[in-house]
Amino acid sequence: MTRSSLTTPPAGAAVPSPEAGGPEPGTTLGSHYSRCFGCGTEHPTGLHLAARTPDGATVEAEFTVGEAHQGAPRLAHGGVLAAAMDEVIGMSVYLFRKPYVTGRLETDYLLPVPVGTTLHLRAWCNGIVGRKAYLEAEGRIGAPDGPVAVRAAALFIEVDMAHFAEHGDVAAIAAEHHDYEVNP
Ligand SMILES: CCCCCCCCCCCCCC(=O)SCCNC(=O)CCNC(=O)[C@H](O)C(C)(C)COP(=O)(O)OP(=O)(O)OC[C@H]1O[C@@H](n2cnc3c(N)ncnc32)[C@H](O)[C@@H]1OP(=O)(O)O
Repeated sequence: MTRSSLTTPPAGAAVPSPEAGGPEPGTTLGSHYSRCFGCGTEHPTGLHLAARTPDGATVEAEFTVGEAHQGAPRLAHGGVLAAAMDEVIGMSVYLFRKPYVTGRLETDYLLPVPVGTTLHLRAWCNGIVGRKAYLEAEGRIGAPDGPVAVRAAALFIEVDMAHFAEHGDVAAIAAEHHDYEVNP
């Protein structure tokens, strides 16, 4: 992954242990909001990521590129692929039961991704220092061990619930079903 210093964890950055109160290995992670472009089941043209954590520390999901996701004819739009990376990374930091938002997202596009391709996504955390979480993701074509089409590195910043209340509609999120609480 080509990345800047801004998304590279400093020496000694610790990765929280899966035993620190997150979901159990094997848990399916529900959508955080039904109209989310990344994971919302009610979004008509969204990515519809249905994620799970195999080990309590990483997140896996699949995304099948559809007609609504094109840039060049029959090829996925790069911004849509970045959105898939953002979402699966967002879900992986969600494992730590604190709200985070994307501060910076860096993306490498290695292969074109045709419409109809299923991308196998995986995201994980490389370390957390204070409010900063350093995360990474990859998207592989056709199978979990298929060729890597997209890689991303990200810096997510921990926020409090006031962030969503002040700038968005926290009640709309809170009103929906969650498989586990963000801030128990
Ligand atoms: C009810 C349920 C709710 C839960 C919902 C879950 C939603 C899941 C959604 C999943 C969907 C997918 C996810 C999405 O799509 S999230 C949506 C996309 N992201 C956003 O909308 C975020 C917009 N930005 C902000 O709100 C603020 O800028 C934030 C909150 C990020 C920071 O402003 P704040 O005033 O709070 O903090 P600070 O400015 O003192 O910065 C703190 C530290 O961070 C460093 N820094 C900051 N930015 C950058 C940067 N770009 N590069 C490098 N470094 C950066 C900064 O230098 C400082 O470092 P240091 O000086 O301490 O060393």
